[in-house]
Amino acid sequence: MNNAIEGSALVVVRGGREVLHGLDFSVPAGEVTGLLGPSGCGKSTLMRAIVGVQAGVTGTLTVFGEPAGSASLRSRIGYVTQAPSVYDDLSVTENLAFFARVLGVGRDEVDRCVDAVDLRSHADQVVANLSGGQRSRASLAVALLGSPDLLVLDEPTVGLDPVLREELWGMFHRLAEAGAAVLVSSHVMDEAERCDRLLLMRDGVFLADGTPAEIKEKAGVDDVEQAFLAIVKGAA
Ligand SMILES: Nc1ncnc2c1ncn2[C@@H]1O[C@H](COP(=O)(O)OP(=O)(O)OP(=O)(O)O)[C@@H](O)[C@H]1O
Repeated sequence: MNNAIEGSALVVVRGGREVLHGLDFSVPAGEVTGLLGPSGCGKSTLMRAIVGVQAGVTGTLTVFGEPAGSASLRSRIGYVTQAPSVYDDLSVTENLAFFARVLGVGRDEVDRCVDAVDLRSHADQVVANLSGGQRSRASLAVALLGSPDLLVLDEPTVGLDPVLREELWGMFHRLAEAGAAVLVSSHVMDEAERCDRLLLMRDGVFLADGTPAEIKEKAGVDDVEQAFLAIVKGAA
């Protein structure tokens, strides 16, 4: 399998405390990988390490064979944090045009990304006047500029209605089918079934790694939330 991300013995210390405890894992290209686990387990910290903005990282972490954070990776990674990362006083189109210039991608990308997140009817509205979900989608559109090879999306569907969530998951799969590696975090286990592969995390370690079907079968249950609970109990 063609891995986009490989980590081994990955440790992260934040504020003097070890929050990721020696992770060994990989994230393949061409699939949607779900990073699932309860609030505070370390999902955002791992994503920050992958995109190269986290201090206190030891062990090995490579993205497309380069050390995470390498300058050569910048244009290949789209990253969406939990906080919207667009300017409130610019319209959706103006935000995208600005980031397109920063990234050096063509103006035609602006229209493509506005359409990809279904914000065409709000394209000329300033971001301050958008709903929370629309603002999240504007941030997502920025991450899609230039069709990155790796998308790292930190809880991208929080606060979105079911129809939009469905549409966004459809888009994640289309991007993966086109060859991108898509890493999506969530603390909501009902998103698990939408992923090709799962990394289940708790307290800075991985409890399980595999397809939703494999994880359920191994735990002997028929939903991922039950599997998570069974694995936690088994490990206790
Ligand atoms: N700036 C910081 N300094 C010290 N510790 C931090 C810092 N940010 C987060 N932590 C700690 O690191 C651990 C992992 O946090 P992280 O944000 O990665 O979790 P998460 O799984 O993404 O949670 P959520 O789903 O709530 O976003 C938590 O115990 C948190 O308290």
